[in-house]
Amino acid sequence: MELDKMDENDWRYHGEGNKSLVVSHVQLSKVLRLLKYPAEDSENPPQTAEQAFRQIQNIVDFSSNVMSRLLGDKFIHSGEVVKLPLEFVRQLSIKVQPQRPAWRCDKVMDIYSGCALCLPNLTAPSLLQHSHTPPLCVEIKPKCGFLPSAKHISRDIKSKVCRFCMHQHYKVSSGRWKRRSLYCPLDLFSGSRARMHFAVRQLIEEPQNNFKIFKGGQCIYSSKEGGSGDEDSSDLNSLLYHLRPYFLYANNRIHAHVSGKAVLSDFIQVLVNALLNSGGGGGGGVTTDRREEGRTYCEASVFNKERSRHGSQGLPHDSVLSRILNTQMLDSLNIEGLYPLYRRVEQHLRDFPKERNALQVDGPYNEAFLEHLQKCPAEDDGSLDFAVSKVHQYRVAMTAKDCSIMVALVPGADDEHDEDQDVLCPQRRLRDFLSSRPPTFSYSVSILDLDPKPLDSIPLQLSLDHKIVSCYTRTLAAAVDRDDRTLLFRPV
Ligand SMILES: O=P(O)(O)O[C@@H]1[C@@H](OP(=O)(O)O)[C@H](OP(=O)(O)O)[C@H](O)[C@H](OP(=O)(O)O)[C@H]1OP(=O)(O)O
Ligand SMILES: Nc1ncnc2c1ncn2[C@@H]1O[C@H](COP(=O)(O)OP(=O)(O)OP(=O)(O)O)[C@@H](O)[C@H]1O
Repeated sequence: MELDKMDENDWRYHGEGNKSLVVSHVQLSKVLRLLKYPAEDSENPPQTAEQAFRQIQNIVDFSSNVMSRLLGDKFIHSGEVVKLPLEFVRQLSIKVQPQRPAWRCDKVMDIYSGCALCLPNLTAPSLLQHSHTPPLCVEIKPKCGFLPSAKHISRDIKSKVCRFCMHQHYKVSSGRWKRRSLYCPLDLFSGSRARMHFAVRQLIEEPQNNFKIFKGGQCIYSSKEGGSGDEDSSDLNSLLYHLRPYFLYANNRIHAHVSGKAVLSDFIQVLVNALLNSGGGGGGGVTTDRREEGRTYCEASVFNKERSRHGSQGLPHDSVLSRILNTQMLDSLNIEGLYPLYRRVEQHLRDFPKERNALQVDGPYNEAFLEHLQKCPAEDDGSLDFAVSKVHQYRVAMTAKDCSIMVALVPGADDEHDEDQDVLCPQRRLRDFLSSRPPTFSYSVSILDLDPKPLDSIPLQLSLDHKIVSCYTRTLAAAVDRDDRTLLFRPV
């Protein structure tokens, strides 16, 4: 890619989140991730080109020096900052505008700095392109997978119902989504195949911004509301049409009709396998067992509670979910327990504003930053140092609660059979065919969106926490009044 000869016709709209817009190259396996600004700032960009460059360099450093050490560098692609010709960026912005979902247009793409993050295109991985079949890539934004410890929370409900499930009520009541998702992150992070299968089924049912499927780099399934702009993108029949050819070999059905239910079930099984085996097979142990703490089951989950008590072995050590969960759990105090420590830091910065750099509040995100959060004393000794460590830990945990997982799946790779990588060779395909098992896939698992969360997001988190819990308790109280059994009593 020659940066001085960039042509907007070589790039197309790929997707966007709250903070960035992503375009993909039409031939190379590359994406550019550009910053976004509030639309009202479009005439006067809120930061200079140097500041934008620093912001993106901070993202690269945070990802490569901090998050990759906690999550495992095999999952991380930190990318590099690039300087693009301004005319290219302007033309690109005009080109992608019609494809952008209306609800994301309260922000505009940064056309002033010319800076972007260049990353491998994880939905069209070049490593897997030796296969004739386009890879299927599944993107999951799993959100927070544990309940806070009762010690630090003021509302008992927070130790019973997870934040995601409570947040769903708030999102629907505030008009963010039309329907509630019945996905519960605690099911996905449980390590129990049945619960994980159930969780993925709910993600397919109501993808919102938590689930997307790409085929050969193109989004084929996502939420219709706020989705990719493709009318059919959340149509289950259209998804089955795409998936069916990948699963014809399974379960002795080569010449028979394969039901949609069976195709979906095989697809979910393959995805769950990739999530559980993503650690590369080493160790084989299970992650910290949280069952004794009673923090692994959310009372709002629709998964049968009795069944969830059995068969949960925890997540395999080193699997992508285990790594993410352990990093999320660096939030050991919950926002309520953390807030007084944030205030301690904030007060200090008000008194000594020049210490912002020394405390690495806005970076640099280097070894020293990581060390500071890893060497946090166990007890609060009233010091600034303790408060800063805890705040750093909390911000890292926030990133892990908001990241996404990309699982790339390729069926029937022709080269050498690699048991660890779960590659499908012809003998294995025959074995699967005869033994009624779903076909095996080669896969690669990555984690994306590992941006540092700013210090100012902490008070916003506290205020959102209050809103979410209040909305949920009001909904619950209204359900008691109405004797609404669907909310009060879960199916058995
Ligand atoms: O607070 P949450 O849990 O709603 O997470 C926000 C996400 O909302 P979600 O609930 O996943 O739809 C939100 O996602 P959406 O814009 O809703 O797609 C962002 O990821 C936001 O991060 P940032 O402020 O852009 O860095 C996220 O904010 P942070 O809390 O991570 O700062
Ligand atoms: N390296 C990549 N390869 C392929 N697709 C990507 C890549 N990075 C991002 N994307 C796509 O672009 C979308 C938006 O990117 P991303 O989640 O990083 O944006 P964001 O603005 O940081 O999100 P958030 O709303 O969580 O703040 C992703 O959901 C994903 O589909």
